[in-house]
Amino acid sequence: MTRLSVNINKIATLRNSRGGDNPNVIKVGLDCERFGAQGITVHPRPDERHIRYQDVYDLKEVVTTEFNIEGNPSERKFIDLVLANRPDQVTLVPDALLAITSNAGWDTIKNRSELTDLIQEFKSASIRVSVFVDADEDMVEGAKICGADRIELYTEPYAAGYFENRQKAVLPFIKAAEKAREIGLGVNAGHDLSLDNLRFLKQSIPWMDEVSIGHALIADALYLGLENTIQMYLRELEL
Ligand SMILES: CC(=O)[C@@H](O)[C@H](O)COP(=O)(O)O
Ligand SMILES: NCC(=O)COP(=O)(O)O
Repeated sequence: MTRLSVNINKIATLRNSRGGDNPNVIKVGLDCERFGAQGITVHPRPDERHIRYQDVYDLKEVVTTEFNIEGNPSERKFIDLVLANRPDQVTLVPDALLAITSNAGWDTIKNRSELTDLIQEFKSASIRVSVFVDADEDMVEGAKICGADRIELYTEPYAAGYFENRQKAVLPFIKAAEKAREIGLGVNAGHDLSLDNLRFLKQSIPWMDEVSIGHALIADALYLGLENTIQMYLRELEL
């Protein structure tokens, strides 16, 4: 079974644009769960332009499905936030400060020493650790050497190549996911997944543990409604 974790960053972006509390991030998170989401993902950034640190504390109190906190552990305040909240999973993402969104996976070979220490620290607190990587078998092996439990495949290149040649676009992802399975790593995937490209990814890598989806799902919900949209994404994950 591949779980659907809904990334609610975009709800926070909308709320922050007016400075009030509409839409309410906590209510939307709970509604996502009520509508069938099997997890909630948040990706706080140091400038708190989307999810705020306080949102993470508030969500931790109420989320009953899998809680996944993503982010760059380069700042101690992110590490402390995760340790204070003890989510089910932390996903380490090497996002640059000024980047609009995440745009690459880790070089798990160059950053081996730093990642190994961090992963150890999170695992000592019983938090599962997933490492965001490009679809590159060497990076997958590197994640294993660092002690990760899972990888999250950065699927933007798959999504970008999907309409031109989906077989070609998915091939490196199948190879990376096969490598992960062979060496005992769980497989998550995320970034730019949508109702267009999700089913084919699932058919190509049926052993995926989890997909985290935000941007397209929230955009679809504007037209289709949140409950209906979540149900539609869940159906794409059924083989
Ligand atoms: C790791 C990843 O690909 C997502 O977390 C992405 O960064 C979504 O975050 P935003 O919606 O804030 O861009
Ligand atoms: N880890 C990926 C994620 O949480 C959502 O990415 P996107 O669907 O907003 O591109």
